[in-house]
Amino acid sequence: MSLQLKAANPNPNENAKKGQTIDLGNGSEVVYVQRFMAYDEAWRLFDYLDKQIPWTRPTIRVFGRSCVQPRDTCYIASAGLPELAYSGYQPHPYSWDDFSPLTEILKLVQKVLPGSRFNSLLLNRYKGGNDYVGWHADDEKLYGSTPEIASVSFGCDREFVLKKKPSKSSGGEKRSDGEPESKRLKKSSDANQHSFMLKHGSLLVMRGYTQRDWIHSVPKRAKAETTRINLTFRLVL
Ligand SMILES: O=C(O)CCC(=O)C(=O)O
Ligand SMILES: [Fe+2]
Repeated sequence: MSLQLKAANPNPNENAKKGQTIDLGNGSEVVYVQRFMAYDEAWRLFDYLDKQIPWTRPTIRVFGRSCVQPRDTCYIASAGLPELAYSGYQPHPYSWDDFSPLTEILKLVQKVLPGSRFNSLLLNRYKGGNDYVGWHADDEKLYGSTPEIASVSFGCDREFVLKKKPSKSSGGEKRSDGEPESKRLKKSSDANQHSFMLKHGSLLVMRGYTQRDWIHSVPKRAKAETTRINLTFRLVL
């Protein structure tokens, strides 16, 4: 965890409910609300999602190779939106109307983020620690240049890692003359990587230029034995 994060609010209880904002710099920002949803309510929703969502595990293409996506997925979108495609896969868009609890969750997200709008939802189910999502940015054109993505997590706690993309201009990090290399590396890794343990019932929001300048992943974790379900709300323009 970064120093900024610890310093954001001296009262951890207040942080858990109201959320903490992490300024990633250059117009990128992340907000984490650990207790976004009541614990029991979140378990009720987990059971619903686990049983009622038409999960699939599609074949996708990564670096020209076909492979089975290492997690289950489902896509919900409002009618009439341009179709989403990623890794050579075009998910069938299900309707919000058939899954009313999803609309309830969306309403709660919009209550916490007044002024934000979302019209599509990508669901992921990780059936244990071998399931994961590799490094990527959600920078598809249909989301525009500064997408806001609201991510709600249920079930098993999993680590979510954000890593700065290497800067295009000067072949990497800025020089810091006169400092020992060990210190320099430490400093750059603190600022260029942030990790969050995404808790059951939590909300994580990525906004600004986060998708342009950063990549994120949920790595494999041998110790994560149980299922995690994650919902990412997005706005297709
Ligand atoms: O499961 C998560 O927390 C992240 C999922 C994700 O990055 C995505 O669906 O694009
Ligand atoms: Fe993502």
